[in-house]
Amino acid sequence: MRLRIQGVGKEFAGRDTHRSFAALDDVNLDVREGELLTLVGPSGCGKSTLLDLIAGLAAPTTGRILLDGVPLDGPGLDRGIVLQQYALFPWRTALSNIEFALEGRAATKRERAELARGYLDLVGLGEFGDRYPHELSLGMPQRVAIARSLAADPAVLLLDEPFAALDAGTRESLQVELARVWEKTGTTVLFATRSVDEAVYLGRRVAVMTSRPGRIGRPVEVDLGPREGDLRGGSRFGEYRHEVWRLLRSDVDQKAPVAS
Ligand SMILES: Nc1ncnc2c1ncn2[C@@H]1O[C@H](COP(=O)(O)OP(=O)(O)OP(=O)(O)O)[C@@H](O)[C@H]1O
Repeated sequence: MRLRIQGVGKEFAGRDTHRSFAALDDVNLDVREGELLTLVGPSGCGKSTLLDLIAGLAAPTTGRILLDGVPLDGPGLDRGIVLQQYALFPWRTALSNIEFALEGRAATKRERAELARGYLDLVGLGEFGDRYPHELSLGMPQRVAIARSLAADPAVLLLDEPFAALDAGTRESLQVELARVWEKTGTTVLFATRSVDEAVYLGRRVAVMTSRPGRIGRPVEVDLGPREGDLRGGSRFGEYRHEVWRLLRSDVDQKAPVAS
């Protein structure tokens, strides 16, 4: 499904003043059907605010958001969201967490268990279905959280810095895993991150968000083919990384005080 963000602004009430503060201003972005688009920007630029608006958890102050041409009106099962702090039910096993997302989709318990097993296999955790969240390690809970969101069969999957809390090695292997899952499912994905590397590795297009207020320029097309092998060490990866870094940097330069 195609997601269109049109002239979106979001203002919050200032903490100590009567003046409002613009977290987002005139944000325009199209996420194409079946594409994995990454949104990269510094801390506080408004990535989570934008994802919350798309999830329908808050309403934009100006502009509108459309899913296949239909304006959004609140939250819906057509949008799944995975956050940095995964939110699995601690009293349910990995399999049962996924089954929960299938309650609206599969009529019988048996059907749900079968489908849930398929999603666990998809994220490479077929053998861990009986484990409880506290028994899972090294990024496994995030993989279950992704499987659970996919199980609800959302039109758009929103990922808000899902790997930010992980160590570097685990983070890289989850990126590889997500790239593989996305290639297999073709789900429309919007992935927010602060990491330029992560944005370039995962994104078929990378949208750079600048801050105060958050704005998005024209996304960079990343033509690196399937994400396999030592892609990150290659010169083309380095070129894309530099281009995205330069776009982020130009925002910092504009805002930095002039050096004397
Ligand atoms: N409910 C709120 N009320 C007031 N200000 C808010 C609210 N939510 C976010 N903000 C402010 O809006 C700006 C954007 O915040 P947001 O969390 O969207 O940024 P972010 O890019 O996701 O940051 P990070 O990468 O650190 O998660 C920040 O200045 C933040 O303090």
